[in-house]
Amino acid sequence: MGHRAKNKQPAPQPLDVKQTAISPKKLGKRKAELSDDKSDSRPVKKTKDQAKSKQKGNKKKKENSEDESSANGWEDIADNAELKAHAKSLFNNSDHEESDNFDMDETNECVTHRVSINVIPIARSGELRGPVQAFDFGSDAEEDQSQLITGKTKKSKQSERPTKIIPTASDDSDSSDNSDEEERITMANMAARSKALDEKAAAEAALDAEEMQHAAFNEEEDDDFDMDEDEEETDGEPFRLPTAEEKDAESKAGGPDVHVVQRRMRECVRVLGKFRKLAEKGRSRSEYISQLLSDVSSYYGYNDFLAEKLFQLFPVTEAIEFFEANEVSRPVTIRTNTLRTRRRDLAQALINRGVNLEPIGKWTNVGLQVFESSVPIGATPEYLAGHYMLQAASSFLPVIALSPQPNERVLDMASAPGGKTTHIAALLQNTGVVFANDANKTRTKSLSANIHRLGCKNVVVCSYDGREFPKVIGGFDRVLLDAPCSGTGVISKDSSVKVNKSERDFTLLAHLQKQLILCAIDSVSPDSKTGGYVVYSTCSVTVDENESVVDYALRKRPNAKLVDTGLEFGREGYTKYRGKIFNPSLSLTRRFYPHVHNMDGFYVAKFKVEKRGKGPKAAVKSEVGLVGIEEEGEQVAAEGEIIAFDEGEDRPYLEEAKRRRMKAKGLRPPPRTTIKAGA
Ligand SMILES: C[S@@+](CC[C@H](N)C(=O)[O-])C[C@H]1O[C@@H](n2cnc3c(N)ncnc32)[C@H](O)[C@@H]1O
Repeated sequence: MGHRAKNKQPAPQPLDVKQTAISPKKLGKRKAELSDDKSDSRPVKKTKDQAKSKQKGNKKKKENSEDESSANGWEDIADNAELKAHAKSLFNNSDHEESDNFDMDETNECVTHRVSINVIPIARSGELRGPVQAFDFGSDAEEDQSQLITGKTKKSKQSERPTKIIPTASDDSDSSDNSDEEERITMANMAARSKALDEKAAAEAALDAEEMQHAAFNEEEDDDFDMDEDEEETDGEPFRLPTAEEKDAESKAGGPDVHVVQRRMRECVRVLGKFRKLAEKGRSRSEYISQLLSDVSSYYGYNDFLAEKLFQLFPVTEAIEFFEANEVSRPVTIRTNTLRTRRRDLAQALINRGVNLEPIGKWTNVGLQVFESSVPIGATPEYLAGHYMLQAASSFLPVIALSPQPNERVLDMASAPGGKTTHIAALLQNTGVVFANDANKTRTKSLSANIHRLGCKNVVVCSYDGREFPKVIGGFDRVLLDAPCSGTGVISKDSSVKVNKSERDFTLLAHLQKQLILCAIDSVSPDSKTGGYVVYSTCSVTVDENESVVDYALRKRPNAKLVDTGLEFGREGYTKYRGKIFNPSLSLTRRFYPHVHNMDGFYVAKFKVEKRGKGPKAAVKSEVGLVGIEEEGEQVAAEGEIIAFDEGEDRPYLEEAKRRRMKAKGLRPPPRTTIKAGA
C-alpha cells in the first residue's frame, strides 16, 4: 500500500498550476475558489502533528454535525467502518464471487453497490463533469409542475453548490445552472432550504478554521504542492535527483519519508515540464521519469508495472491528476427506473426522505446525483420497490450508445449484475426481448434479483461463455459487450487493482476480449431493420483492452465499421499509441476519465454491422511494425470472408509475454518458436 493510502494523507496540492494550485498563503483566494468550485479546493499537506490534531477535530465535527471532510471534498468513505458494515449486511457480497481470473467481479457495477450505500453524507465536491444540465427533473414534455425542483426557480442549496459540472475543453460547456432567481418556498422544500443555510454557515465556519490553520502552518513550513509559488521562487534552479548512495540510504532507512516523496514528485513534474531549463546537467529525461515513477508507485501504492502503464497514458502533469483522482470517491449516482416511475417523482420522494440530490447532467434524463442522505440510499422503500438502480454514471454511457429501440432483440453478452440489462429493458419499455447472459452462474443470481426488483418483463437470463455466441443464438438487432476487464477505470472503488494486475493479466484479458468482440459482432443481424449495432465497453483505461481490441475487430470483421457513439462528451479514442497505429476511425470511440469527467474511467465503441461481402473493403490494416508479433503474418479478412477466432492466433503474443516475464526474473527464455500470429 502506498503512502497516500497507508497514511490517509490529505491530498497533495495538485500539480497542475493552471487548474488547481491554491496557495495556503493566499487565504482569501482559497475561500473564493472554494465557493466557486469546492472540488478544486484541496487541503494542503500538513505536518504529522497538525494532521493528527485535524483528525481529532474532524471526529468531533462528525459527532456534532457535518463531516468537515465532506465540505472539503476529501473524505474517505471507506473509513467509515459502521457504514461499511451496513453496506455489507445489505448486499452480503452476493455479486462478488470470483469465478476465474477474467470474471471481473470487481467492476464498476459490482462495486457501485458497495460504495453507494456507504455514503452518508456524500461528497458535495463530487460533481460529474460533462455537459451541464439545466436544473430540470424531467425532459418529458408532460412534466409541468416541476417548479418545486426545477432550475429556473431553484436557488438555495443547489445554487450554493460549486458549479455542478465542469466541462473540459473538448466537452460541451454551453449551459450551467446559474440562475439567481429566488426559489419558491414550499412546505416540501422549506426544511431542505433551512438545512442548506445551516450547512452553508457550517461550511464557512469550517473554512475559516481551516484557513487559520493553514496560515499558522505556513509560517512554520512551506513544502506543499503549490507549484505556483515555487515556480517563482525556484524557476531556473535545477532540481537535483538523489544519487545512488542517497537512494541506498533511503531504502535502508525503510523507504523515503512521505514528505520527501511528495516534494520530489512535485519537483520532477516541474523539471519535466521545462526540462532544458530546469534539469540537472548530465541527467536525462528518463532518469527524472524513472524517479517520478518510483515515487508514484510508493506514494499511491501501485505495483511498478501498473504505475508505468497508467502513467504512459497521459502527459506528466495529467498523469498525476489521474492518480490523484483515483484516491477520491466518485459521486454517488442513481438511475431512475422508468418502468416504475419518473425521475421527477423519484427525486421528490427521495427529497422527502432527506436525500439531497440533483440531476446528473443534460446527457442523461434518468440520472440523479446524490449529495447526502440521512437514509441508506440502498435500502429506501423506493429502492426496494425498484424505482431506481444504484449505478455509476459512467455505466449509463454504453447503453445510451447502444440506444435500443422498442421491440428489438438485444443481447447483453456479459450482463451480471444487470445495471445495463435493466437500463436496456427500460429503454425497450418492456417490449422486445433482452438476452442477459453471463458466464458466471453465481452472478446471475444478483442479475435475476435486479431484473425482478426493477420489473423487467422482457429479459431472458442465461449463462453461457460469451464465446459460444452466436452458436447458442444469434440474429440480434443490437449486442452490448460490457467486457470483463482489468478495472483500471474503477481504482477509486477497488484499490486492489493497484497491486494485483500484472502484465500477464492484461495479455490474457485482451485475448479474451478479442474473442468476445468477434462473437458479439457475429451475433448481430446485418439485416436488422432498426439496428445492426454492437457496443463494446470496458471500465478500464488501458489501450490494450480498448483501442487494440476494437482495432483488431475491425481488421477481422470488415463488415463491421465504427460509428459515432452519440455520446455528447468524452475524449476521442487513440488512433496512435506508443508506436501502434490504429484505424483512423478509432477516433469515433470515446474515453472517460475520473480526473476529467469525475466519473469512473470508461471506454465506449459502437460498431455498425453490415452484410458480409457488402461491407467496406477490408478495414485498413494497421500500418504496424511496433504492434509486435500479434500483427506478424496476420490474417485480414477479405470481403465476404469470415475468419473465426483461432485459438492459436494469440499464441505468439502469449509466448512473448512469457519470455518477457522469464527475462524479468533473470531466467533465460527459450528461443522463439516460428509460430506467427494468425497462423
Ligand atoms: C463488467 S462486468 C459486467 C457488468 C454488467 N454489464 C452490468 O452492467 O452490470 C463483466 C462480466 O463479464 C462476465 N464474464 C467474464 N467472462 C465472460 C465470458 N467469457 N462470457 C460471458 N461473460 C463473461 C463476468 O462474470 C462479469 O459479470
